[in-house]
Amino acid sequence: MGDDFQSLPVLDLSRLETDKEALLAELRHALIHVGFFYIVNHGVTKDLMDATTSKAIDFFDQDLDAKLTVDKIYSPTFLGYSTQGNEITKNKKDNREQYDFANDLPDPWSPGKPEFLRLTGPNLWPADVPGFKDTIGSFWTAAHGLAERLVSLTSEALGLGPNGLDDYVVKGQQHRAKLIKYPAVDALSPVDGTQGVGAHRDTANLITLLYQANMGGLEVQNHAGEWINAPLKEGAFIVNIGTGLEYLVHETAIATTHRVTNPPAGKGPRYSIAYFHGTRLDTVLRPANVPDEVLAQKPTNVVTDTKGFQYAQLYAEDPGTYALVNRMSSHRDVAAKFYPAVAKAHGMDLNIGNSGY
Ligand SMILES: O=C(O)CCC(=O)C(=O)O
Ligand SMILES: [Fe+2]
Repeated sequence: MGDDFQSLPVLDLSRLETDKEALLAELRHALIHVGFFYIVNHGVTKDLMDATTSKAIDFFDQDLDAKLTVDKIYSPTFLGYSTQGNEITKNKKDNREQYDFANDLPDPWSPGKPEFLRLTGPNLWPADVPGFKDTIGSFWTAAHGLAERLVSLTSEALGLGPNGLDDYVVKGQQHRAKLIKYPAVDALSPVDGTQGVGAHRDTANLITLLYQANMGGLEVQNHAGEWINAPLKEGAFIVNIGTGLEYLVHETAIATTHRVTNPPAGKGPRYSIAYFHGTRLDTVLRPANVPDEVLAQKPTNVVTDTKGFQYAQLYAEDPGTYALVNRMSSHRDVAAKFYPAVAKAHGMDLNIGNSGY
């Protein structure tokens, strides 16, 4: 066994009322040295998460034709359904189906305005899943509220005060989320392999909230390079850091590499739900003034399978275009339909697979 983390820390948010300073110290350690942690007593009810899981299952249980009526190909905002095996990570197919959604906002773009404005827009709601929109909307609202609390605590834990990260997010902006289904290997053909999602870091967001609905399967790479299981913890969310926060706090919160392997034969599909709290897209982003005593705690020698991230040089100067080209890279079919000129300007080949990470 290596000398880096062998399990993810568990943070109990109810301790905010009793011993906040100790909780903030644990959070600081988790941010700087792990990049992943469970949270319990977070205030999002098990009933809401059970209801959300049940709507996810209802959605994915529909016929393929019904799911294709809300395919991402109809959304310049890259919201809606992606079929099994539609995305590639590390040159291998990801064996998962996904439904992307967000807070429902109108499309603010019109010809002549910057193209990245089209990353904001309405959901593609399925017509035949009763109660889907209400339940999924309630989940989004709860996850958004929790993410705002966690960003404020993160800011405090890194010595920036509770509002130190506020200017990186616009109130009312769009934040994306998704429902994910990973088939068990006996529902796949042998050529599909067992990659649910390949090794990656979450790109450009501040934090991710992840809910493993019915089984584990997430693996996190510790900073010695070993893969650590993150088992299902009943009712808990897993929080991880995106490359956006990592950049904005001078790598004192670390965007750790992770992956998912498809469930073993006989286990049935795995469902997970992810919420990505983003940064603003409309202005240049400069890192915050993290105090020296926090900067001094930064780890050295972090081993990862995933170096850098695509188009990273664009992120600070033009986060909107950065976010757009990243989405386009993951969904080149959508890019070919709505953004051929942007693809050309950034030298993106639209005739190869959908590779984002
Ligand atoms: O499904 C999971 O547990 C992880 C998903 C994930 O890492 C992602 O979609 O970025
Ligand atoms: Fe991820």
